[in-house]
Amino acid sequence: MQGEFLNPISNGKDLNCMHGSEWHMWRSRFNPGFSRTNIRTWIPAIIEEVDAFANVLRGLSGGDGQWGQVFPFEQISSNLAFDVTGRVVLDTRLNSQSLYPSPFTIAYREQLSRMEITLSPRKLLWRITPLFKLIVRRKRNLLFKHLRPFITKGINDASNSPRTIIRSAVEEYTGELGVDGTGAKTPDDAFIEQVFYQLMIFFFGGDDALSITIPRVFRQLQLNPECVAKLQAEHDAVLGSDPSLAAEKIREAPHILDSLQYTLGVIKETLRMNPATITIREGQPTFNLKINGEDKPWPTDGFDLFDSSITIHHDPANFVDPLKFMPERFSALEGDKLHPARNIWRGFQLGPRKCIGQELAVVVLKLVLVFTVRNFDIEMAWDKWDKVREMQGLKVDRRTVEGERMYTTGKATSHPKHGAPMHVRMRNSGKG
Ligand code: HEM
Repeated sequence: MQGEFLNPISNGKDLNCMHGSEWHMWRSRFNPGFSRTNIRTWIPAIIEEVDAFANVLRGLSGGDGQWGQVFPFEQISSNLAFDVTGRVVLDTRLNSQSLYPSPFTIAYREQLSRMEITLSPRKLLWRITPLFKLIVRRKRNLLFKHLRPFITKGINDASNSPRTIIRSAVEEYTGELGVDGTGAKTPDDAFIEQVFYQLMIFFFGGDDALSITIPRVFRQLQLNPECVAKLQAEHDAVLGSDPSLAAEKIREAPHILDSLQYTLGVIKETLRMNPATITIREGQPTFNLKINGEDKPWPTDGFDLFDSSITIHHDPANFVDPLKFMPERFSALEGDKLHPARNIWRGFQLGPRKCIGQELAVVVLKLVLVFTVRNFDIEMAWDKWDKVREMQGLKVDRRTVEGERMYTTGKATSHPKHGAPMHVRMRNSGKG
């Protein structure tokens, strides 16, 4: 089902869909590019993109400390995620956060609209038509045309600039490449195509999970204002009390981000309460399950195993007061009742198939918090949203789940309801 869902962007031939030795080979090629050391070299570029994000927020605030208009926070988060991926993977600015997004951003977003898991008979019938398949294939080929020059450039790039994800993957592969008469490395077409599919899953993984998580962080902060004060205190202590100097300080010493332990706790606690993705693994003849306290083994062969991180994260046997937002859990020392047991937090999953983009995601989320919590108030704005929908003649849906309007919904992955309608005001300018 995963391959079918991802087909419009990666033809089902990406890391997420691969298994066994094929997966292992590609994962090993890309791991170095996503390593902490390599991602650190990209921090100045990521800062530029997060700065653009903060400018978008400034533009959407009401000015003079007033609340601005309501807007779907997920959309601006997705634009940021896409631009960050563009920098780290392609070393280019995709300008998705600007008025004039790159043609690649536009084509990719259009193709995304063809991806959804549905039970609608009308849509299912449309999808098996030759016309739908032709449209999907043509658009995927168009996306390939956009990315191909970046891939071939990455293959022959010998500059001293930070290593893109493409370049580091190629360095792993270089030994196998032929060399043409001019001494340039000759990229193999099959290799280029396969790299393209992997890049597409990186764009998808980054865009999807980050755009889900960023609004959730701000929702948790709205519900827990004491955590905002603690975040601000940590940023003042580590980065200095003038927020406008933070970017320069981080550029000069990117490892300073490692000192933001409470900020990391806020990110991990948000992912504990609202994991962004799910994990399903194919059962194996050699893998049996044992239930605690029982001797009998349960075979898994022929079954799909659902490793439900949300269930694990919400179990009081694993996390004290699981429904309480407590970032302190992640700095509690061993022996403290808040200290989580080893391997019990699965925000990015565990083991060899854990998220390849974890280091990148954490850097982005930390920078988003550094650039916002001392400068803006960010809150849900459902009343304004309902009015806007009424004025547009659209249905107003006030349903809640466990008292929360921003519940999880989505056509395949877990998105916040209505894209998380929020509004923003500037801090420190005389709040209205
Ligand atoms: C808050 C941000 C993110 C979260 C919470 C997240 C979470 C996860 C999780 C839980 C998995 C494992 C899924 C499974 O068990 O099947 C995963 C896999 C993956 N993620 Fe992320 N992710 C995030 C950001 C990113 C970014 C920024 C990228 C790339 C730019 C990325 C690329 C991938 C890929 C390619 C896989 C599949 C890895 C494999 O199967 O080898 N993710 N992610």
